[in-house]
Amino acid sequence: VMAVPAGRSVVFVTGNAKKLEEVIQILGDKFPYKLISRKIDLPEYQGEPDEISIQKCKEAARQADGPVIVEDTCLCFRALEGLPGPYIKWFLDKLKPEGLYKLLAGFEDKSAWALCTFAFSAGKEEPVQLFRGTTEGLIVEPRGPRDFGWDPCFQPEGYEKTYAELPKEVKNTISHRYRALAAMSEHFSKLKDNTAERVVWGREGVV
Ligand SMILES: O=c1[nH]c(=O)c2ncn([C@@H]3O[C@H](COP(=O)(O)OP(=O)(O)OP(=O)(O)O)[C@@H](O)[C@H]3O)c2[nH]1
Ligand SMILES: [Mg+2]
Repeated sequence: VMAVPAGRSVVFVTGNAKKLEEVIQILGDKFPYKLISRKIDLPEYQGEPDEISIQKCKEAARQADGPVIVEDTCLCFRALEGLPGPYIKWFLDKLKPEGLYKLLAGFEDKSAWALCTFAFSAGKEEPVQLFRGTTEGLIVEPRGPRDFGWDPCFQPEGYEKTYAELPKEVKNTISHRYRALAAMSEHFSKLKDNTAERVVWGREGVV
């Protein structure tokens, strides 16, 4: 993502190319560490979003054996008490955006929130830190391009267009992912001049 001195890199572990694309677009040169991506299909854990992100990050740190970031995305329907939530991947895979909309046919409340959680660990023995971002919206009949998941059926609050219909530059300034990355970037830019923290990052050699 940006040129930085040796030792200040972190591996973003994801199997999802569209996620990676957005993370790079959103971060631009704002992130004080070099981001290296690695495609590993991590297990899809069950449970509450925080617990899933912690498990996922620990497994990534174990496999990468160094500083890692992972991300987990939930799409939560209010009428369904937050489900599908972390299981949205399987719901989307089987039902497609049309079916997600139809799931709410029996409910007046079409509201939903997209939740993105970034999890960071400095290494396999280190604790996991979480950074969350939420965007409220409505589940609507799918509209717009089909290139990313459930984007066609999620209309963010305050907009007449779905995520899929909105220009990328707009989605990337209001999205769940943008908000979570903003929280993470803010945290790390505060630390960037802290020598003690650099020692932690320096354990990883630049790949
Ligand atoms: O329309 C979308 N707009 C988004 O902004 C977005 N972010 C994630 N997703 C999809 O929601 C599920 C999350 O599951 P998920 O977090 O486990 O991701 P994943 O398994 O694809 O990748 P990863 O776990 O290897 O990082 C997967 O189906 C993703 O494709 C999105 N769909
Ligand atoms: Mg996954």
